[in-house]
Amino acid sequence: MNEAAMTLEGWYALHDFRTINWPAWKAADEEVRAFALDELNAFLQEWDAIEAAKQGSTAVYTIVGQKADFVFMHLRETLEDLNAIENAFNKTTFAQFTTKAYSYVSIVELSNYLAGSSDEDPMQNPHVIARLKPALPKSKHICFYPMNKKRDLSDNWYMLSMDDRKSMMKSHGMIGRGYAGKVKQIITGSVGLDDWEWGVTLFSDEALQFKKLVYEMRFDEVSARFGEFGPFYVGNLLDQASFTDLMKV
Ligand code: VOV
Repeated sequence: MNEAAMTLEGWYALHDFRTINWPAWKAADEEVRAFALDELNAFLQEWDAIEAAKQGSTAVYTIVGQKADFVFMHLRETLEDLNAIENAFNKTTFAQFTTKAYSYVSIVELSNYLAGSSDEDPMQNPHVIARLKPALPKSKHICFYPMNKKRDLSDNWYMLSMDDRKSMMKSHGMIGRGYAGKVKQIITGSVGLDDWEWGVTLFSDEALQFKKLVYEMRFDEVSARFGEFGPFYVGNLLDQASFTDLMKV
């Protein structure tokens, strides 16, 4: 019997990781660099305006370590919107000084594991809509990683009964609740969209809380038995001023 959890979907998500070509940037004429930064700032302003109009949301962070130098995380209504943003950005002079490091395509997802029984249409509930189409937090730090739930013969998440999955997700949710006010999670589903099953994006003003939360969850059955994890990306908030500062040669 098909016991797929019911999912609700909101905005599509694109995590666009880039590396800065520092030798090319430093070798460029000052006017070219100034023009490129103006273009970047124009995009940042445009994305702010889209967020203010509640038509999407964008978060911009540096990435610490060598996997990338920064990430644009965009949430938009359609895949076409996301495609248009990346193509418009790729055509800028600023983008000529970056290389693509990694990307992830997914969609904001909520499941019904912990939902109570009610006849209400969740898509009419403003709290649900606010979670499906969120303004991304502008916390000091971001942590992103993709993950799967195991499909091994002995440990296959997709062959468990709904009741078993519900009880494990309850325990997962309880651990998460212990981080209320410290870590905000945005879970994006990516089955059929990208190489892993979910993108996990965490936001916090204290980077250490990422370690505390992820470590604690490792002892919880749903992560301990079924979690498979991709690469972790962690970084610091960027705005127009700090991005301009970062690009100073
Ligand atoms: C800030 C902490 C936090 C909190 C409060 C929280 C709560 C919840 C709830 C209540 C629910 C279920 C209902 C829904 O909302 O969909 C989920 C769902 C999910 N989670 Fe979660 N999660 C957190 C945090 C959190 C983390 C850190 C991870 C990564 C796991 C780890 O080991 O590294 C994670 C993963 C997920 C996933 C992949 C799903 C979807 C699973 C599926 O099979 O569908 N999550 N999560």
